[in-house]
Amino acid sequence: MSGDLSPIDRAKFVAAKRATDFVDDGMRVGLGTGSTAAWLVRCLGEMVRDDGLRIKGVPTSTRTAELARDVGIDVISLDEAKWLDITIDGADEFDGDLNLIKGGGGALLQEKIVATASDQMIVIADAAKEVEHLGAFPLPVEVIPFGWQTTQALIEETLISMDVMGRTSSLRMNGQVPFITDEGNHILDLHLGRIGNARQLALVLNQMPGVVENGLFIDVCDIVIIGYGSGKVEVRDINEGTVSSQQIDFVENDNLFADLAD
Ligand SMILES: O=C[C@H](O)[C@H](O)[C@H](O)COP(=O)(O)O
Repeated sequence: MSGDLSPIDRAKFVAAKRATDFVDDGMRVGLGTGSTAAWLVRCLGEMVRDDGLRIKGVPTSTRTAELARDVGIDVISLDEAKWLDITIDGADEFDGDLNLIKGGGGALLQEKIVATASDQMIVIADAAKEVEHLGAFPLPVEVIPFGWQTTQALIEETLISMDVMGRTSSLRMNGQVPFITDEGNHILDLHLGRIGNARQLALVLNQMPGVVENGLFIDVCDIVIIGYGSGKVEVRDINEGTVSSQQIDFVENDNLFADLAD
């Protein structure tokens, strides 16, 4: 069964599987969104069912909430949890300082709120997500639908004076209609190429009227767990650098792969 998975899915799976080592009984856990975070939710679901793990999960999107309930995780809202022990989520890019671009799936707003309300944030990612400079992945910016074209023009004008290569942006679409986030907003994807000063750009974007949040996560992530198609998985800590490297056995986890195929 595991042999049916692509190398990229194997990499995502091993990162997610390793991240479950950081989840203890009784924890309130922020559950990220996206294909890598979905692996985590499935792995945690298996631990809830088979090992009696008791956790409360706070999902970062309606998609994740549905999946978490499906696999048997006790789902609560952030307001019920108030504060979280840990959040585990995917990312579109991460750099050497563990700063991130997120929001490829449009869930950046809830993801940032949840991650920021956590003692610890762990990113799980395949090795292709690592970059020297953030920005090759288009930077998602969540904007209010009212006057979005004016907001877009303001953003593009501001980018001219910033340390970025590209200055164009596009409205994210869902087929023929604009993509709508869980909060009822639109997403503008900024095609920047390379962001020089990500910290400054994140602040400037959030000061603009019409902008709700941007996909730059600066000083939010504590640990990145990097998965490889070979089954190798590496844990990188913001303070200590690479702290462990190990191999995850695909055969042992065949039941999870079988779930995926169902
Ligand atoms: O809005 C989506 C999230 O930020 C995802 O965590 C991010 O796009 C990574 O997704 P994936 O794990 O599918 O590459």
